[in-house]
Amino acid sequence: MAKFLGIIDYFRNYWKISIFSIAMVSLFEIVDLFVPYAVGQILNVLSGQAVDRPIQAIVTTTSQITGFASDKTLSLAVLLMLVCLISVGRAPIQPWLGAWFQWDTAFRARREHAEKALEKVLTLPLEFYDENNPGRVAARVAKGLSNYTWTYPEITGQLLPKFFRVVGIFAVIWLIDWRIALLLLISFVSIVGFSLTGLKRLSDQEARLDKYMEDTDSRTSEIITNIKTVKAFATETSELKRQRQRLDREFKVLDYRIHLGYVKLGMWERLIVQSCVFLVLAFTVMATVQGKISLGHFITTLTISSMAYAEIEPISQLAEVFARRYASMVRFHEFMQLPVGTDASTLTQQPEAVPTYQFTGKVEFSHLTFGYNSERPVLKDINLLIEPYQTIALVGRSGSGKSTLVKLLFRYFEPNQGAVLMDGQDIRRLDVTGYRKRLAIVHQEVDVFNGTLLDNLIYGNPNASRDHVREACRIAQVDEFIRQMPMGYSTIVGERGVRLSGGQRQRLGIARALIVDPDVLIFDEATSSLDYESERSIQLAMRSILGTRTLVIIAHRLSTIREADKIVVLDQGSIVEVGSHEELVRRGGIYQRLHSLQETGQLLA
Ligand SMILES: Nc1ncnc2c1ncn2[C@@H]1O[C@H](COP(=O)(O)OP(=O)(O)OP(=O)(O)O)[C@@H](O)[C@H]1O
Repeated sequence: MAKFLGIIDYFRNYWKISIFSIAMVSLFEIVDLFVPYAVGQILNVLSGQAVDRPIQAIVTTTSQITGFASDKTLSLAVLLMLVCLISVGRAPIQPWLGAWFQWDTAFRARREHAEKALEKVLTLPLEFYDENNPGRVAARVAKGLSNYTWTYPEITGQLLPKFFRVVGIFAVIWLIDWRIALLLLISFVSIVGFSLTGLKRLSDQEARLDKYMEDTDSRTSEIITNIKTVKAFATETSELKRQRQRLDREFKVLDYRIHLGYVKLGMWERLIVQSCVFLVLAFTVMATVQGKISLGHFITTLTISSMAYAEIEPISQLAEVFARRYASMVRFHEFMQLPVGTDASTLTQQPEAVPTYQFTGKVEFSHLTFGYNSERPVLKDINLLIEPYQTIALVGRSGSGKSTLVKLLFRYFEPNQGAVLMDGQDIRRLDVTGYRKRLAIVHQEVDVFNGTLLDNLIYGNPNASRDHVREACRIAQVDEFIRQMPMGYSTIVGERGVRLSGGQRQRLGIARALIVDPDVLIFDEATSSLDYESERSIQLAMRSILGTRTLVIIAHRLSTIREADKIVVLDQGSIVEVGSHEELVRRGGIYQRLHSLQETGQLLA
């Protein structure tokens, strides 16, 4: 029930218009029942039987107003006028009530929730993306949104009004003969109960199918993202085989459980409906023969009860479609309920409310302990002071915790113990958006967005002046390859920067970080894709920024960090050595061993 309410909550902002449109469409569906009723009355007039009292009252009033005699002709004229008014008069209004409001609401809700889903994507903590790949997340959001959009008009414009129409039919028959109405009611309750039980079972299978489909989509998306690796390792056949197994698994659930289930459900529903139609026919004939109901009522009862049974099929089809989509709507709802990260306020606050900080760049890690899983600390009691404008290098074996330290500096994660201080203030007390705007990082893999080179360069600072951009490009040696590009700064780089080489992407990343003019600049293996010559020339150029801001450099190639003021060696999450290059080489510890290995290619004991 909570899940169902969660789904309804999607349309919370539109409840007034929803109730209005459902009520109006239902009213029209009920008013429509007057036509078979009037036909029955016409038959009574033609066969010389009396018409019902309300109709007779209308005929008498018409006679008084117009002066025509209250006879057979006037009765027929009045009945025909009423039929015309209801069937022709409502024709131009119905599409507006039946279609416009339903789709308008569905599209408005889609716009609202597509935006909210994007907000969610932007504010979920990084851990979420460690466990869920882009294909899985995108598929869940897209499927959920489209299912809500298609389902709403079907439920509010068709399923509910049809349900109310059946209630109206029941009321009309009750007025004619309560026993027939009771028979109708019992048959309806049994059919609906039977269908709902079947649909519940099938909806569980749908949820299973959705999960399987997400797994398949997620792997397909991974294959596309990693297509170069797939081709390089010639694993196309094994990827295809694995996906084929997944598709087979999906097919079995889809065909043998779900589809077969719906067919069986439909078979039983039809059998029950036809038996009920027959019973109502038999009852009505008996009632007419016994003189309990008139010939007109006999026709009316048969016509509208068959109308009621005729509604069963579309109602069950709509319920079936709803059941098919229910699971993905629930999954979308669950996605929207996921807890957001600490930086969620970024989207809710007004740009002018974001404080503008200016730091000297004094960074302190104080008794910092952290683990992705709190039982297994990745960083243990880290104490490190980085003075303003200092350049410090973090080195250590792979997995020693260097990148994690930087993630904590960016406040992607909260420490389990201790704190990160910027200019003496705990960063948890600072506004996370304003704080992050004063940092910049260049990763080993530089993310590039589809667009021009310039768009990518000014991504973090769209208001940067031309001169500022040029200067950053000069330092990062981007200007060198921009000159060779056909359209210069306006060259389109392609999705994920596929039209750039690895080294060019890294240089772009360095320039992009410099354009932000940060107080603390972090290089996470930022020159690893560069050839020795490019790396060396960037190092020379970068000398111009040494001492202008705090620099944190994570490097495996120790040759790149000799000039750092301080080299910090991490091992298994702890700081084991701190000093300048010469000091650490002299000390003969881990750094000395790593250094010798790189210089001579030999591992010291
Ligand atoms: N998102 C994560 N979830 C769980 N564990 C993680 C996550 N990221 C890193 N780790 C683990 O934390 C430890 C430190 O990883 P980290 O990336 O900080 O090391 P590193 O020194 O930067 O390594 P490298 O030099 O190879 O980049 C490793 O054992 C790693 O497996």
